[in-house]
Amino acid sequence: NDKCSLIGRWQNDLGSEMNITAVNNVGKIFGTYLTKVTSSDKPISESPLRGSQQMGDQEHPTFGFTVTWSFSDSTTVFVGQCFVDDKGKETLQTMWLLRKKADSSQDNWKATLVGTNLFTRV
Ligand SMILES: CC(=O)N1C(=O)N[C@@H]2[C@H](CCCCC(=O)O)SC[C@@H]21
Repeated sequence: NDKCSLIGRWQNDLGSEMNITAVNNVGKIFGTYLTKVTSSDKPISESPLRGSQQMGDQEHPTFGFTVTWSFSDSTTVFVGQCFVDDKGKETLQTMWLLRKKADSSQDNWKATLVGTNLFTRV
């Protein structure tokens, strides 16, 4: 049974890098995220990520985590699952919601972006 551990360094097609430093015995995820892209005009810096994964099925666990961006007032949540292909290559198939800070509730309608993203090990 090929386990799919989230621990380690991952990258996506945008060039963003994620480093999952720990998953504790109850599935809490700890790490950092260095995005390669941003819609804010501030300089990009490493940001903390926190979340949890299912600990039942260790083979292809589902997970979710939040990145609280350290350089902008926005937040992104990721949800997804870890898969291993027949060659043992691990991938994280995810969807994300980026909530940008709206100046007023009138701007609320345009404040959430959604996307899909694939991570592979660095
Ligand atoms: C995985 C993926 O698609 N993304 C990624 O790696 N970086 C961008 C966004 C970065 C937001 C930075 C903070 C801001 O711009 O306010 S989160 C979704 C997207």
